[in-house]
Amino acid sequence: MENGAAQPVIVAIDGPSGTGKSSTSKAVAAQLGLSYLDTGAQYRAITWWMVNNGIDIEDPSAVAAVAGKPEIVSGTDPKGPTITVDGVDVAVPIREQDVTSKVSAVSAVPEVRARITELQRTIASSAGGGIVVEGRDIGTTVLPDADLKIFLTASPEARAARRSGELKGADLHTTREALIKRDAADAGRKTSPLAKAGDAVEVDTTDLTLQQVIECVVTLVEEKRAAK
Ligand SMILES: Nc1ncnc2c1ncn2[C@@H]1O[C@H](COP(=O)(O)OP(=O)(O)O)[C@@H](O)[C@H]1O
Ligand SMILES: Nc1ccn([C@H]2C[C@H](O)[C@@H](COP(=O)(O)OP(=O)(O)O)O2)c(=O)n1
Repeated sequence: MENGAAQPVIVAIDGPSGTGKSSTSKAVAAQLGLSYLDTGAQYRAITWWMVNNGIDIEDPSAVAAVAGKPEIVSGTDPKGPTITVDGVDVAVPIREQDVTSKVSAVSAVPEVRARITELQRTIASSAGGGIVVEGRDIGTTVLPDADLKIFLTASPEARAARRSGELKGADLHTTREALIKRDAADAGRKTSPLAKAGDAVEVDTTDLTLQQVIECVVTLVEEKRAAK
């Protein structure tokens, strides 16, 4: 661009748990002055609401019937992302084990996905300067016209080691098994499963530091911006 102003750019980052989506997306967005949306946090938030309201999450029709009820609001500043449900800050409780173990079942319900997908598209289209959106189906379903699509991968061992490093004292084997189970549920569901878009750039982060992954994605975004 001749006047040097950065072009708005929409970046989709997908991949399984522990591949570095959140850390990479936040850092890239902060570095490039973009907004940031953690779509996993939205699925966690609606799951938290279901649990808190006594909804039987094993019953998809019960989940579907109330999918439109909670008001979920995401703050998209990469330096301080926020998430509220009906005005309550749920950033901490949505990371608890109970929500983690139930989120795949809730997010497999088509009515939940339709509701959250609509929210995500509204947020992305109103982010004036551009946005990094991370999740499982962003490049395939939510934003199929994104300027850049990245699919992060890493070995189950590396991902489990990263996750158990976060969950103080968590057993590596148990963490690995839980993570593989959640991946299988997310990749195996009928409605917009975890999948790499045909035009996504795959980055295997197993042997890369977080800083290397961030640099790689920043370079890819800058190349896209320059070509716009
Ligand atoms: N390339 C990497 N090397 C080592 N640790 C990493 C790397 N990428 C991310 N991490 C760490 O792994 C953990 C999970 O990363 P996160 O970004 O939450 O992954 P995801 O959003 O894909 O589940 C975090 O503690 C993060 O700091
Ligand atoms: N776009 C998305 C994002 C997340 N989900 C679901 C499936 C995931 O297991 C959960 C939680 O996602 P989250 O990104 O918070 O998961 P991790 O950080 O990898 O533990 O939400 C989804 O179905 N679609």
